[in-house]
Amino acid sequence: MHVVVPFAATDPKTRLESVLSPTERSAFARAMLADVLSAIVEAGQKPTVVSTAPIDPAELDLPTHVLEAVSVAVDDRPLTDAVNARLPSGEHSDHGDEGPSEAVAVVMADLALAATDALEDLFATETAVAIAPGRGGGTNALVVRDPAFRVDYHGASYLDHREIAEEVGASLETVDSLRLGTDIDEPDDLVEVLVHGDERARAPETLRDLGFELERRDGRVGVVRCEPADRDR
Ligand SMILES: Nc1nc2c(ncn2[C@@H]2O[C@H](COP(=O)(O)OP(=O)(O)OP(=O)(O)O)[C@@H](O)[C@H]2O)c(=O)[nH]1
Ligand SMILES: C[C@H](OP(=O)(O)O)C(=O)O
Repeated sequence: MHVVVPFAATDPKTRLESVLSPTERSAFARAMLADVLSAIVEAGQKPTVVSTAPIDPAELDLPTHVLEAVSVAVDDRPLTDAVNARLPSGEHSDHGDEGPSEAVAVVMADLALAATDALEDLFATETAVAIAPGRGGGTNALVVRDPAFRVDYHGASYLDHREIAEEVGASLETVDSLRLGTDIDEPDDLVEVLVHGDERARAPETLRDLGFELERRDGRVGVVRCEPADRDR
């Protein structure tokens, strides 16, 4: 199976700009990418990062066996076009690019909780299309085995992808997973990283290093960011 990880390398995670500076957003986006790549490699796959600009995987601080399994393709087309160019090709294809004939998985780089067993379950599906939706209706991860299927990201893309699968007569399975269903887009999502993130993962470590910690208030839990002076006490 080909596994593609789209990555917006320049000015990523703009919806977090109220809580993270541009440099911090870049570091956090790369930390999530590193966690996603590690989980994919542990699931036995060799991911290709489809990045909007050149990135050096050696700078992601990956274990050697993960680094050796990762490749990068630079593609500055919009997300939907860059992904469609890599889906299985066939006689129904209406674009000029030649995709592979085998199954292709697309796993977003902002799935900070991505875990190997959840990815193995996704990769083991047998339907023509399998989707792990995100909260809010996005398409966090999917597997495409039907050359007639094409993606159309943004908005409630999960619903759009269900419709597209139906239009082309592709069987579809929805994979219900907290670990694949949690993409980190908005400040409120950061709590998920600190509550559910693996102790050894890069994304929670990056947030903790930036001073974020859990705060329980009014019977709920949120995140607060401590000033460096407070952290040293
Ligand atoms: N290759 C490629 N990847 C993209 C592009 N836009 C977003 N991505 C990636 O697709 C996934 C989902 O995108 P978003 O959640 O919108 O991430 P983002 O663009 O960094 O965040 P926002 O700026 O807040 O929209 C993430 O893995 C992004 O890195 C693009 O134009 N090309
Ligand atoms: C790319 C987009 O991601 P979101 O904006 O939902 O994170 C989608 O899943 O269609």
